[in-house]
Amino acid sequence: MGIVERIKEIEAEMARTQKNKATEYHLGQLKAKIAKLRTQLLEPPKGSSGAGEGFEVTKFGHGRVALIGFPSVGKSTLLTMLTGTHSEAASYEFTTLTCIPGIIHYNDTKIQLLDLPGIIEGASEGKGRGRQVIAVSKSADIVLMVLDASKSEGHRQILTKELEAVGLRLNKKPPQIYFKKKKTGGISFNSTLKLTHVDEKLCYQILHEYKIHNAEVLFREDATVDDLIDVIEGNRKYMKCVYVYNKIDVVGIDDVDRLARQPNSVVISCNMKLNLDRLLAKMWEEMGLVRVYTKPQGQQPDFTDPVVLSTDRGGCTVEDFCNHIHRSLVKDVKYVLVWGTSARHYPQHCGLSQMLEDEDVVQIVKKKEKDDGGGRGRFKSHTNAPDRISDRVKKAPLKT
Ligand SMILES: Nc1nc2c(ncn2[C@@H]2O[C@H](COP(=O)(O)OP(=O)(O)OP(=O)(O)O)[C@@H](O)[C@H]2O)c(=O)[nH]1
Ligand SMILES: [K+]
Ligand SMILES: [Mg+2]
Repeated sequence: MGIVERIKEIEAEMARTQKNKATEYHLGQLKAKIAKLRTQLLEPPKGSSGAGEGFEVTKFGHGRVALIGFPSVGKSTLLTMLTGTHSEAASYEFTTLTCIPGIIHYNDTKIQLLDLPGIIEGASEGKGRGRQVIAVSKSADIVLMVLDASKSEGHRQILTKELEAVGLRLNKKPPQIYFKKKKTGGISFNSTLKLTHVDEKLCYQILHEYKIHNAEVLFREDATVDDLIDVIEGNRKYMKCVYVYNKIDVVGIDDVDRLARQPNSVVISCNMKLNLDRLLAKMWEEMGLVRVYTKPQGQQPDFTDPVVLSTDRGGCTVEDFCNHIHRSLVKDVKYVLVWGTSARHYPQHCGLSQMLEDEDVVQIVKKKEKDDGGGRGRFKSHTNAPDRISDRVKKAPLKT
């Protein structure tokens, strides 16, 4: 029997089993069995380099966004609209057969947008090009799930299930469970609060299923057995997702209104160029990129060329910023001057651990160098303060 058939069989058994206190251990075990099989399913076949084979596209720009959706929802039309790169669009399904990259220029940054073939129910089990599409999606920073506003609202759930089956977790935080395998000592099970979904016995059983007999487990939230399995598997990818309802030109205003009110959703029409700016703004917001402008001593910063940092990738401290410019820079830094929303006064003298925020301006003062920040105090000598930021800064609340 193949892996997919075994998963189906266990799913059928789960559906047959009544959910109650007496069966919860058995159901937990079945869930772990399915999770293990799904992980096996994701392992690339022997002799190939990876599940994304044939779809690799070189990373480019400050971030990567993947378009995921059923066939013919308008993914390629959207890529063409947002990037100017032509991707074939047509009224028949599976027009796109490979991964097509384009570049969005937004807020002085370059974002790589990936058009992908449509995926269908069963993609996680290898139907269509599902597995390649999903492998590429995992390499992105965020996902835009493109949906047809005129089609069933169930599509969003079906797609989410497919993505969950391959370890993607959309708009979720990693479970607050500390888990560490040990060589000896048995299993130590603890929690910092009262648990209502998982008890010690269930936890032991799940670990047993994974043949783990020595480990430390600490629940820091009232997590579920699914969360525990995610933590043990350790291969989950937590990603932001924006739900993009396209083709609102063909549905009634009430439907548009309802879809627009759903969390993390944007309604658009490629054909009528409706709301695309709102989509870009939402995408930008979810990516959480932080633009930092470098101000050379005695000069204005180059506002067209920010250093782009991200909390998800590498962090946003002054030290991360310095490392971005040059690996050996940190050891020469005496302090930095910061103008912008992260500063308590302008400019603020900061050390390496200061967290930077979007649109901050930073001047690095090296050891044995003098700053030109015009001394301390908000309005004192701003002749050398950066032009564009000083306006923003006057409006921005000062941090206390
Ligand atoms: N009414 C309407 N039709 C649209 C809109 N956007 C795209 N379409 C049409 O939808 C059809 C499918 O568009 P594609 O861009 O090829 O869709 P896709 O998701 O890339 O499709 P596959 O590559 O086959 O998965 C085309 O006929 C488009 O013209 C829209 O905003 N409104
Ligand atoms: K199509
Ligand atoms: Mg397409």
